[in-house]
Amino acid sequence: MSRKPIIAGNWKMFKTVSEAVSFVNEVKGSTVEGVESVICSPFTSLPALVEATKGTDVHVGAQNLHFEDNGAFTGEISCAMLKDLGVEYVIIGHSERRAYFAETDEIVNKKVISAFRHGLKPILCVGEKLEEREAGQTKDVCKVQTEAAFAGLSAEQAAQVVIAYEPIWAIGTGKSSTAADAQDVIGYIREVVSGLYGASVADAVRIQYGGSVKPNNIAEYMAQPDIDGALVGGASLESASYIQLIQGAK
Ligand SMILES: O=C(CO)COP(=O)(O)O
Repeated sequence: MSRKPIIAGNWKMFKTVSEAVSFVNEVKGSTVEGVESVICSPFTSLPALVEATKGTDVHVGAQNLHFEDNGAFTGEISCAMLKDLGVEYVIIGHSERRAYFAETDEIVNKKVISAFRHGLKPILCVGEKLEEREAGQTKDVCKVQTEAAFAGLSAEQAAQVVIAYEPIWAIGTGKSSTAADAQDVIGYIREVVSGLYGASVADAVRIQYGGSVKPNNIAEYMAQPDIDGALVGGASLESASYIQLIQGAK
């Protein structure tokens, strides 16, 4: 089975609405056929991005959601609201949300289920801390996080999840995982999915690497058999660099 490569920019808490729209206007003519391109912006820019990307090959994602459809949750945004805007993807369980906003595996699972209930496609983040890597626990951590996040999903839903393996020590540090090491862990995550749903679902699931991905190292990751793309923070913020990432993913 051939999986379509997917490059997603996670803008984190960067860019005003006008900066977001300028970015899309700069990249929209440079998408690459056969490579899916997703921009995950702050909530505030989503309506303008949905509008600005109409008729282009750029897809739009959010960076978080609340798993309830509505209710007394001050400051939160539900899947129904994102879907209503025309958003297609949503990042779930990013390590920054797990670390700074107390997201547990159980909450991540509720968010994944809620995303599917509303027809949003999850980009599920998993990955180990530096201490866990040093203690030889990388694969165990990824297994626990993956199995917890997929709990209750049908095989059809599971096949549509995009997993992003992001070792926490590699995020924003310039210390990227080697391509061989990322392949080793991502190949293992695919085995975990196979253990849950069988080989054909595992073969369909797209798995990205994330953590200090740059235009000069994207090709090494993409050359690995199990790596289907990248979730990119810093290098997704400049249009020229983002275009190089998309081109490097081919
Ligand atoms: O957290 C990340 C993407 O979600 C990775 O960020 P950097 O690409 O800046 O290391």
